[in-house]
Amino acid sequence: MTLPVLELVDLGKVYRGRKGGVQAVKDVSISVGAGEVYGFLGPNGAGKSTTIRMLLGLISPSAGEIHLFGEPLRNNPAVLRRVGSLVDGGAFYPFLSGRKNLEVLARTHGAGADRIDALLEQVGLSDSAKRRVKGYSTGMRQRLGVAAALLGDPDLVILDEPVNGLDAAGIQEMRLLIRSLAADHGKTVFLSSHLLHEVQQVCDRIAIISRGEVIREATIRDLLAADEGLRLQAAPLELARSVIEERWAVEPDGDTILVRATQDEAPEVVRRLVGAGIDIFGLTPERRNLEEVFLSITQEEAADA
Ligand SMILES: Nc1ncnc2c1ncn2[C@@H]1O[C@H](COP(=O)(O)OP(=O)(O)OP(=O)(O)O)[C@@H](O)[C@H]1O
Repeated sequence: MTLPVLELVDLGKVYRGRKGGVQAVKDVSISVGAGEVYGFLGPNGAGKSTTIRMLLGLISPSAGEIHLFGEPLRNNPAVLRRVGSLVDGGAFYPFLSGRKNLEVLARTHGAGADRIDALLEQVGLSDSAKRRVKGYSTGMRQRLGVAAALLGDPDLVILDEPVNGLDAAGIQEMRLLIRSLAADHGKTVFLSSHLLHEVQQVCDRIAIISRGEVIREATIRDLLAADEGLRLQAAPLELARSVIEERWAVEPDGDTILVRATQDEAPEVVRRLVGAGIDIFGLTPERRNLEEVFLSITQEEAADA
């Protein structure tokens, strides 16, 4: 088995202040494999930025371990050479062109000067490379930020809220760019977001973080599949319900029932109902999107608290 590119083990952070401590991150353990696009998903204040700052070595953890490419980050900043990041949308000189900004960064970092044209092409900014960043849209700035993150040809790209503040077209461009980083350039991508819809479309796997703790980790596929169901309209409904309940969980909802069965099981649902003399008026697959799943998870959490 290949080593994970990124591994967090029982990671924790307490911010100490005059009035005591704030536990911003607690017992976070996740591992990200090579070539994955991994989403770190949670509402505002959940601890996403704190985690990202720790794994970029900007602040130190209060507990736990960070391993990058199988090596501990602690006392080993050299391992960060293989990491590129976009945090806070990237900071650029507004009166310099996109190209000049990348040249300045390449000089500061001592890497990437020879790759600037290719990077501008990769992020779709070749035509605007000579324009001042001042006139760039938010989406263009974010994409320039991604180009900057790629200057050192990193194996792991960390993007903090990469689609924040973008319009629909900008989101679409960023989504394609992120997917292509993994698919065409072999990068591993770790991104944070509070925009569930975006994460659903761009990530292979996600961790949902709430109040500093990971409350669920799953592939997008599994997460959605777990919440699949079949919406049934039948008569008599009560009889249908008791027949279904012999085999599957049900959620009655007005004059329909949500059967917690997969689409593959639909024929069997039908057979059982027809066998019991029940009339079926409709049976449609229903899939909650990640947003609803996420809301139900965070609401369950809040209710438990
Ligand atoms: N420097 C700091 N000092 C004290 N508390 C902090 C500091 N930075 C963050 N926090 C607190 O830690 C918790 C997690 O914040 P963090 O910024 O990591 O969350 P987030 O998920 O990135 O949210 P957002 O999307 O709003 O930035 C919050 O309660 C926040 O108020």
